[in-house]
Amino acid sequence: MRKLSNYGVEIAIGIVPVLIGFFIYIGLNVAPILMLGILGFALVYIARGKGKLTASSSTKRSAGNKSTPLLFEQIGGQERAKQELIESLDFLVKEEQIAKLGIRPMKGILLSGPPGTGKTLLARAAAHYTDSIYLSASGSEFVEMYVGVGAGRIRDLFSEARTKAKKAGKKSAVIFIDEIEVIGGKRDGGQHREYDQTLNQLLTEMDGIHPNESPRILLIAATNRKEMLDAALLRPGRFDRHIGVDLPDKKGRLHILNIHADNKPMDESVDLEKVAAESFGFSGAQLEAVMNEAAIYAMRETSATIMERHLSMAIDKVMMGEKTDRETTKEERERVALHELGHAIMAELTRPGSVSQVALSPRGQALGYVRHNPQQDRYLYTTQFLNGQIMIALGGAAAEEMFYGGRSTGSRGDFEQAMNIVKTLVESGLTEEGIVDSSMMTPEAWARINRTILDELMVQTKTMLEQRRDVFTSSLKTLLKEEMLSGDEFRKLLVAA
Ligand SMILES: Nc1ncnc2c1ncn2[C@@H]1O[C@H](COP(=O)(O)OP(=O)(O)OP(=O)(O)O)[C@@H](O)[C@H]1O
Ligand SMILES: [Zn+2]
Repeated sequence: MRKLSNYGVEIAIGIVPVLIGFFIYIGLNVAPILMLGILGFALVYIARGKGKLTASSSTKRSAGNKSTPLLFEQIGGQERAKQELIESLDFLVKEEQIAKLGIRPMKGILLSGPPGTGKTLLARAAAHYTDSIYLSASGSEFVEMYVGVGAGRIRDLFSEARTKAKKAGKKSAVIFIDEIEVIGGKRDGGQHREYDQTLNQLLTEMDGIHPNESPRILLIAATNRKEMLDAALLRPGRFDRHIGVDLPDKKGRLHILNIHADNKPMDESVDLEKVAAESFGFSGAQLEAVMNEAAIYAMRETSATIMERHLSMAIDKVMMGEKTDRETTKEERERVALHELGHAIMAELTRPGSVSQVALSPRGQALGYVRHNPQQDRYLYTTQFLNGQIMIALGGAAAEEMFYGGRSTGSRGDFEQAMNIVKTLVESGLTEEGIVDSSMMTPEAWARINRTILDELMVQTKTMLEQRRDVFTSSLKTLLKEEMLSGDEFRKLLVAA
């Protein structure tokens, strides 16, 4: 372990496995007695029915390093989100002015954005910035089999915040609720009664927050499914500040990489800017994982410093999963090779120069993959670009149809990806239907629109691939033998055919 930490690898000792081991041991030795005990306990539990439970049910609070103070400077990128959050918090501090102007005080801040983008970090920094105590919980902790328990836990959470802040002599408390959509999802006519009670309790607590009470409560919630939230939560006077927390752009990624490189022996030759360019689309959590994996690769090679190749292996691993040595048959390998070549050819045809590698080695869930050169960060997508992306995704299945007359389960992820792009097209009003309210669309309507668009692009994809049959034949041989084609090698074969 000391060796690991020299490389800056973070080590956590799992209390859970230790406990499990302990219980298995006990269970085997005193199983009969234990069974009786559990039975008795269960009877008492059932007899008490709903109502407040004891210590075991109290909401778990994050502990350990999660509760150490965190500064906004320690969060990479997210400049706009940080600024908006600080503005809101400053607002909180200027009590007098707010009272004078008769401004309705703010109660809740909603952070929304993809997983791992630093929403929790922002909430912790907010607590530190306002010199508040910090309590955190996750929406899923409030979901219980017994009616009323979730609501009780919400009540406990708020009263715990008040008592803890008083005890610590703080003027305010930040309550952070992650995955708020679990309790705050849209209410759909009595189906989820238990969730309803929990949500109602949360709304009641929010309505009970007063600007001049002491300690002051500030509620921060996070979600990556904002569209799922019940309107009651988003109403003025509830979560009325919405801050979007997006995936970091290149500058943000570099900042995050630098933060996580701080405690690691980086080789002088390493250019983190290049890593930032190659990790397009990565979240902060994934970038943190890249740095950690790179350190592990360095240790495996007993290298004193983390080198560029360790980082590039780490990017591959985080992007596509660990290399596996799954047994594959010759037929399977050939099929996968043709499938990947289908993707690669379409990629080169729609975005020349974009393929950086075609590989035939099992990795994570995939048996092969095409690696693309880093793209520029983009914020605007044209219809043409998105159609191209769909055709690249369809290229795998199209190739299988060409050579085998049918598809395989290997294209599942591809279709999912293609349908996600269709969704973007529809929501941006880029389809023939023009501007439609996609939130009102029935599953049947989605299926129809997916079929129309994908069928049409599939035909185009197949036509384009048919014209390059020769490329398949010439590349297949090398790919099966070498298991790898570099982007340049592949382009040579493409031009030659
Ligand atoms: N902007 C960032 N700067 C530095 N590190 C980051 C950043 N974003 C994420 N991380 C790293 O990823 C980890 C997870 O981030 P965090 O828990 O804040 O994400 P989240 O948005 O709350 O995710 P989720 O929605 O999954 O709860 C952090 O502990 C940190 O190591
Ligand atoms: Zn595929």
